[in-house]
Amino acid sequence: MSKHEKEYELHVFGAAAPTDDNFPETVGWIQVENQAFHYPRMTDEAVARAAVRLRKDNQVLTGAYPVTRRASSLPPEYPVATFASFEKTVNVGGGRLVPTHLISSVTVRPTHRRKGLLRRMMTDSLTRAHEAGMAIAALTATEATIYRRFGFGPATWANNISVATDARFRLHTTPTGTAEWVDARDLIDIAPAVFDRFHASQTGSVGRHAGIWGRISGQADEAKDEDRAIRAALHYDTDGEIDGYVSYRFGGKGTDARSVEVLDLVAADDNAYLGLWYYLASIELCDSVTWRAGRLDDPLSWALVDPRAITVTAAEDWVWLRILDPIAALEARPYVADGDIVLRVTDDLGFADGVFRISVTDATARVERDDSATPDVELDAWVLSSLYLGGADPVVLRAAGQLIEHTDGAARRLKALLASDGPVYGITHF
Ligand SMILES: CC(=O)SCCNC(=O)CCNC(=O)[C@H](O)C(C)(C)COP(=O)(O)OP(=O)(O)OC[C@H]1O[C@@H](n2cnc3c(N)ncnc32)[C@H](O)[C@@H]1OP(=O)(O)O
Repeated sequence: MSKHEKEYELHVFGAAAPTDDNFPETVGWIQVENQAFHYPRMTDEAVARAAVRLRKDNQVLTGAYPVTRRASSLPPEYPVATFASFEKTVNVGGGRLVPTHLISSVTVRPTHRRKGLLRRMMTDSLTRAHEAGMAIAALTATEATIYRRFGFGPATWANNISVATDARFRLHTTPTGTAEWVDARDLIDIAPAVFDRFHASQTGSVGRHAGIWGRISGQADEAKDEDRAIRAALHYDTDGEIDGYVSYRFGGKGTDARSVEVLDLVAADDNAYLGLWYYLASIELCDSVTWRAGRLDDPLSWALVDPRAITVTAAEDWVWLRILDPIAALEARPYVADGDIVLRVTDDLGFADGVFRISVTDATARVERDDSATPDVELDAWVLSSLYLGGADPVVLRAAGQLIEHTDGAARRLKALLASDGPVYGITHF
């Protein structure tokens, strides 16, 4: 127990509606989270919109409140720390969507930091998720140094890319189908179904929260007014069905940049993905397109006559996973190779601790806990969480000293066993 434990009470609650008696608690939570992430103070209308968004996803909010409040500080219903969780699915391969405990909105006021509030809220939330039978938790992180201690490991990544769309942009073959402009505001209705097709087919994809659709279609949200600079196009397959969309903003007006920034690019299949790039490259008065969520294994670079038209400007860890139940998690994903291995997992928080035997036959794993078995490999819960989808390489983690081999060649065996059915990637930030 932290020596500061008695100084704060935690309240766990669902976001209230403006007509509810307890709405002030929701208002305080929203305003504090907003300030911690450096957004301007919200209007009453913006707070009400944020509450609607939180309610749509059934977000469970935690607020920490000091037992003794300083006079003249913010009102008592404004917490000193915020934390939210909600449930969406993660595609763990083969189109299998596993319910996942998503964590977001983690903030602690600077005046109350490093007193164990994050640790307390996190432990509390993960314990509730574990007790509810959730096999995995996930988050996207502001800093890469915070969450390993809680058993989270980076499991998907993205490249920030800049693509030259001047004369250098030429594809070996022209994608089929067509693209057409759409009023960006219409994406609010069109985009979720396209995303669902992407989500069902892409290993590593995470289901999206309600706030994303307004953001990519330019609607006013808690952070900003309506963004009329956002434009959009749809991609249609040869049967005239919508199979992709892109929303973007021209960034060069009044500057020399002549660049378009992609806000969201979602394709139901590979042809639509290249078709949307073909569209972006056809935008006039523009020489380059930037995107924060580019793929590490990008088909575009193989489709381009000049792959150097793509510049990777930065690489980001994207989704961090946390295995809460190794047996359920490892049995939930598909496998491309048969084999068996024994893992010793260490976990400070206890959820994944133990020795586990994984036996894969016919693409299906049977996982048993057997603490008397001799392990082939020893690793921490965060490392297993990074390896889970097949996007990280056990051999590299061994080289980094983060995975101990007790049997010669065990890291290679684990690599073959956990190999994914395709590139691991996602486009949801939360
Ligand atoms: C999923 C998301 O929402 S990502 C968003 C994360 N939030 C932010 O970036 C907003 C700005 N930062 C903050 O609000 C706070 O500083 C937080 C939430 C990062 C940390 O909150 P605190 O209450 O100070 O953390 P707490 O005291 O519980 O520390 C827990 C542990 O994490 C460590 N820690 C806390 N913050 C950081 C950090 N930024 N980098 C590295 N380690 C950290 C502490 O040293 C402590 O380590 P230990 O328990 O192993 O000794």
